[in-house]
Amino acid sequence: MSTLMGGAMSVVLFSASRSFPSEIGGLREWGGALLCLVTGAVLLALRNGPMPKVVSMLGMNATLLWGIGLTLIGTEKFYGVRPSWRMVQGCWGLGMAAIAYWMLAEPDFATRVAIFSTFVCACYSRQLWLVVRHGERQFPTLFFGMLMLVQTLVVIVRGVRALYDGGISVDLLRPGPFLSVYMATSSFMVLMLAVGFMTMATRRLQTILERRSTRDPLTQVLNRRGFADVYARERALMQRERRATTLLSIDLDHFKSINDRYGHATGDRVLVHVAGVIGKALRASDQVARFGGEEFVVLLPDTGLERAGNVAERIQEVLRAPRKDDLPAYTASIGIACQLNAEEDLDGILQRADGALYRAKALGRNRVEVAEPASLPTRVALG
Ligand SMILES: Nc1nc2c(ncn2[C@@H]2O[C@H](COP(=O)(O)OP(=O)(O)OP(=O)(O)O)[C@@H](O)[C@H]2O)c(=O)[nH]1
Repeated sequence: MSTLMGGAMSVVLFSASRSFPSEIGGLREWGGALLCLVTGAVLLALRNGPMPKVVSMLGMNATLLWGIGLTLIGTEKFYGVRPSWRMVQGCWGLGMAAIAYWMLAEPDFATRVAIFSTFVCACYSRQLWLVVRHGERQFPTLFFGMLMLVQTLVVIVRGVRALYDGGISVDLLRPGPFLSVYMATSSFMVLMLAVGFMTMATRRLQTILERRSTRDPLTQVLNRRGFADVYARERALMQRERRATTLLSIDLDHFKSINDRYGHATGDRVLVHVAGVIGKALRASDQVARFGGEEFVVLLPDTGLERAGNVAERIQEVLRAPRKDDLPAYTASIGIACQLNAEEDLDGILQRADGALYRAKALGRNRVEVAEPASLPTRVALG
């Protein structure tokens, strides 16, 4: 039953591979892997059926090994690692040739199990390594990593037992306690693998969608919505810790003429450049956002006017300095507003920062202006 559900999940993965964003790689391979694992299980079930046993057993080994190889390729693609197709194809070919030899020419079940287990162990342990190296600290990754660990241990035990007792205790065609446990975990594992693949993919999808809804696609800094979330968290901290927060409103000067003279594509590159310059002038806890057009807003938590002024000057210095790239020269005007009271909201502080910015524009551009404090009771001192 769980094998069949694993098969159904392969259809889900195939359709997800068509509809999910292309940043989520490996879904097709995972879907193919499940299909192969299910086919392998069906061939095992049909070993006493109409097909010659040797055909069904060779077919079962071929599809299971290929399916397990595909899980590895899928996981590599999922983590953006170059897929090791050649290695998997080569090992699969060699493994199948060896299994066929020890099945047809010199029948030796224990050796066949050892070969099978080595291939599976290599594929799953590599995936475990990928999860440890690249996996995010989230439940789906932990779940998938545990699956890989359990699978690796199960095949190691099976391979070692096969070599120890000549394969008697692990023969899939001979009923026994180990066989029951092995068959149960294997078919359950197909379903668990399907669940693992799907939860990893949907968690990645959630991260991408969250990122898309809170980031500006051109510069990759926060957009207005992302900034509002960050500001709300900062405002809560302000309320608790009574600390100052400062906002910079940054607007490029005569940006329209850059677009008109050099083209929209160059204008876009200028915007990306500005976002980089601003980002480099900030600490890790500071946040930058693009509010559309050529306007950027910076949140400087736990910062008074003095440091904010230094940050603004540093940004302007870098923008003014002669550059080695091919971008046109440009400058920016900056308005600064310091918030000392959590009762002021985002609209309030933005309005004051924008007011200072317009004054900087009116006074000739390429300068920094500071907004008057909000007309609300002051609770903390400037730092
Ligand atoms: N390349 C590019 N241009 C944009 C983008 N968004 C808005 N713009 C352009 O930004 C320009 C903004 O022009 P204005 O609002 O007149 O501002 P300005 O020319 O910088 O003048 P001042 O702000 O008064 O110094 C317009 O030409 C918009 O088309 C964008 O994503 N990419």
